[in-house]
Amino acid sequence: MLFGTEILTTAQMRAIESAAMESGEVTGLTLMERAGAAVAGQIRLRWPKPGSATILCGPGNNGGDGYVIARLLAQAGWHLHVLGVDNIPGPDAAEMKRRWKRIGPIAPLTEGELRRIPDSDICIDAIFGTGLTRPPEGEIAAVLRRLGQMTANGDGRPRLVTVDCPSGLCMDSGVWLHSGLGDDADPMPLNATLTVAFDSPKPGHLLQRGPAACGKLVIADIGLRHWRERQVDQAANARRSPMLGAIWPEFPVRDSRMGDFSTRARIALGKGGSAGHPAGHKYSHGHALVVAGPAGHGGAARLAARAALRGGAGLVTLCPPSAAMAEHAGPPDALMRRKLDDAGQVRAMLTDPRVAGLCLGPGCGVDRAASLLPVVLDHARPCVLDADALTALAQAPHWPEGLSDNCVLTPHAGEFARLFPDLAGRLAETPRRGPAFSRVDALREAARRCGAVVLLKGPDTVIAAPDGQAYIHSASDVPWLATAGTGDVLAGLIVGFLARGIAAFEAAALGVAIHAKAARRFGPGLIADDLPEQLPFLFRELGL
Ligand SMILES: NC(=O)C1=CN([C@@H]2O[C@H](COP(=O)(O)OP(=O)(O)OC[C@H]3O[C@@H](n4cnc5c(N)ncnc54)[C@H](O)[C@@H]3O)[C@@H](O)[C@H]2O)[C@@H](O)CC1
Ligand SMILES: Nc1ncnc2c1ncn2[C@@H]1O[C@H](COP(=O)(O)OP(=O)(O)O)[C@@H](O)[C@H]1O
Ligand SMILES: [K+]
Repeated sequence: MLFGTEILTTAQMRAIESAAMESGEVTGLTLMERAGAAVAGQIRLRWPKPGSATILCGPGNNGGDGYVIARLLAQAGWHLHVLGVDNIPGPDAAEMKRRWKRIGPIAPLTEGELRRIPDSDICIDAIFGTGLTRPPEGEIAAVLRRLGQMTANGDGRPRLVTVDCPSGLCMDSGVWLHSGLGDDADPMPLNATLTVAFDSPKPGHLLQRGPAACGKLVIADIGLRHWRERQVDQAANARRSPMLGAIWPEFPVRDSRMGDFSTRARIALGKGGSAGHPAGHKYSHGHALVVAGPAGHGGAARLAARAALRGGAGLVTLCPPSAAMAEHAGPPDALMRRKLDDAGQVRAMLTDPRVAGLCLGPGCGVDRAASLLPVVLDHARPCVLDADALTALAQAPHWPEGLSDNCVLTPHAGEFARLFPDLAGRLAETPRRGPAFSRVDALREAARRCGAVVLLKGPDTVIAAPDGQAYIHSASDVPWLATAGTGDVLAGLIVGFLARGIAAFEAAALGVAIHAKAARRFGPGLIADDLPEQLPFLFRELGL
């Protein structure tokens, strides 16, 4: 596997916690104490001077964590208002509630109470965690709406800290669960400054509304690694497969199945005959073809070709139709040009075994893409199908048949809806209960159906392989990546990696990670042309 850290669904997380507790080596109470201590520790790290905090404790174990946080912050000199539900929770949360009651009072968790108490420096949301299965209703829904209003200005006072996750967010999909009872009853999105989650990120932290709701995400170790990895080793354990990883280079490496970003990238690029291979020559570093389109539309393919070159393909040939050759006369001189007017010429080019990757789609025109597509798919050469090739693919008579697993489809949401209208339709439904259908569910199904790697672009890019392995990459910190042509650069970068011999799933993942890193490195003001130019610096920084 590539880099990053493993993402666990809420069911997997519960299974690991249960396995840990059943082993007798750790109790639920100990885990809860560690969870609460992790949150209190992060709060004290960020706000070293004791201030005032309002802690909202829900009916389950998330609420239990809240009572631990209350006790620890009180001991550290914080001034607290603790609001809780009048219920008898599970034994661990009940014990933590008792321990808090010896220190201070619990006011009712109502909207009225929240309005009555004075504003604090921070609000701590310990209402629902991974146990949320249905939309918040009634008084708790009203409390959450009030909390959303109070903290709508993420940088203002009070700051919102969420325990494990923002309450009301489905942690398997990153969407807010809606009661369907109308605007008044539906949740007001929370806008946290800090979320401290336990053991592993969940899909909801990284998908859809998750990143905006969570704010800064910290993953706290509560001593479950041993059980997580033990379950990984039990290959027969279906709950643990297939792998779902986070492409998040900033995460520390904690998983036996994952390596750190630059080591894994180095291995992947090394395997592919990178420039680091002193014995290699240009053909052993791969020859990539990038098909261009009609006159006046050449920019997209040129961006892709440039990215493939900078990404380290040994040779890149841009293939426009004869009538468009003239517009591709400029730099880079390293780029080769060869006219390509019909499917027969593609067939001839693909008889050359040194052609190790092909990019079809950017600026190509749907008709041209449709005419070339059958030959490209026939040859089953590693390829990236993007933009117009995806529109052509959706209209092809045998779709979704005919692809192989060395092919990467790179749709944005609109193209995805053309290819998989039913899956896009399910994603667009208002989620009424958890776990809601997620982008990961959709992508796994899409990849399974068509037998290729599918990469759905967006601030939360999801990549899935036909065997169900998937990655989530969050680019919510680089919104300036959403500018014309960056998708063409991504397609080119991936084809460059394919040409270097990297397998499709890893090439796609590496492409997405490096693409976003390049945007992060450049900063706001970025245009697509800037991305390939960042690559040499980035590769050097990463030691690639
Ligand atoms: N299980 C464990 O060992 C640990 C759990 N921890 C905490 O426990 C959390 C999970 O706890 P739980 O499984 O108790 O679940 P939660 O505390 O997330 O809340 C679910 C509780 O609320 C009820 N509920 C769900 N949806 C509701 C709704 N819409 N309206 C009203 N009630 C609703 C459920 O029946 C359950 O009682 C984690 O997020 C984490 O914060 C941590 O203490 C670490 C250890
Ligand atoms: N809000 C966003 N934040 C960060 N990255 C984004 C955002 N929206 C889109 N992206 C990324 O920007 C790129 C846009 O690609 P695409 O939609 O194909 O645009 P184009 O066709 O103009 O190249 C993709 O890599 C996508 O993941
Ligand atoms: K919470």
